[in-house]
Amino acid sequence: MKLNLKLQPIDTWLKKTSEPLLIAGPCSAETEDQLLATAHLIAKTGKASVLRAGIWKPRTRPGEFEGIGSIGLEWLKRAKEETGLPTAVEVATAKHVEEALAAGVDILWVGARSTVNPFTVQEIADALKGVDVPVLVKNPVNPDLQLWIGALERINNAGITKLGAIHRGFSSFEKTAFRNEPMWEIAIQLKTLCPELPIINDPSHICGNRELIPYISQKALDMDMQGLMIESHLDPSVAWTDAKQQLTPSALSELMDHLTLRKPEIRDKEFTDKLASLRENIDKLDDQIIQKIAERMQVVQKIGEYKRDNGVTILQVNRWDQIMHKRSAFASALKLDLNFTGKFLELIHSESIRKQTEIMNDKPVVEEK
Ligand SMILES: O=C(O)C(=O)C[C@]1(C(=O)O)C=C[C@@H](O)C=C1
Repeated sequence: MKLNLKLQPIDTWLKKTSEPLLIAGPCSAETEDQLLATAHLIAKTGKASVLRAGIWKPRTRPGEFEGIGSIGLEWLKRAKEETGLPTAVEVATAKHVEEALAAGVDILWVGARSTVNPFTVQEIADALKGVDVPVLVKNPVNPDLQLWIGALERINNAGITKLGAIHRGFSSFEKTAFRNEPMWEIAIQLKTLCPELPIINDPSHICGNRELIPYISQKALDMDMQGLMIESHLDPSVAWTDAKQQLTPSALSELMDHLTLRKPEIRDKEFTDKLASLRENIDKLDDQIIQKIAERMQVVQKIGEYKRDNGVTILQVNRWDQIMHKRSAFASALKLDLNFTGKFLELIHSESIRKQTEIMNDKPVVEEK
């Protein structure tokens, strides 16, 4: 399945002043002075192509700072006049769209908390009908590719062809090093379904702290993302929102200097020949892996039938524990990553269980994720 979106290439609607594309600015517009000073410092780096600022902020709990509101749009207008940087804001209602457009905002984005709600996305899409403005759609808070696609389709169906996605990571119950798990595979799936759709990475929201931003920014570029959206504040220590994840404009500039830009492909014959020969090896090895997995599943089938005929349970926890330990030690000796090996073995075990459940029930099982 391919995703059919009517799109205009990003370089026709977003002028890049520097590589890679950078959208930068404070998490929230707080005061006119804060916004203007930050905008000037960002413009001075010469590395940002767009100035972002949150005007309306969706907060988890009431009583937190919910954004400065419409007055901030005036400040943003002034920042644009003074720095020449086009501007971008998040919109979550039809009223936000109308006000942002009336104030001459150049790019709108739909936030993660809006993307989860088709009613909200449709309201935004309806407000955009007949308007020619670029729109970026953040991934939904939860790891649901269909919701992300649905939001992109709704905006696209409203006639918006200057369209892009923003990968800001996904909320997870497990506490990890990241504020929002990157789950790159979801962004990769979107890219696979629609290679023409630009995806901009948002390291600030993925990381939730300054320290990890360089790592995620570099990884995003290596995942062939089309740009970065990074929060920057003239003095993050006093920021009203997301203080821990904002960078000063000079730290942002330094970060950009240290990123390595790589190309998705090169046309050099020697390089392509060598790559093709290495890929031939991969093709052969992948076939062998699949062949071996199929053989293993045939044995699993036999064991399943044997256990069924003798009234023995599918799960054999001691045997499984033994397999995990032995295989992990073997894999580790071969320098394979333990985390990867564990996930791979668990995947195989759950397939064995699925297969044997089918055998015990004598019919296909209900598909579980
Ligand atoms: O050894 C068994 O009893 C099996 O059914 C095989 C197998 C496996 O895939 O290795 C599958 C399920 C059990 O929990 C343990 C091991």
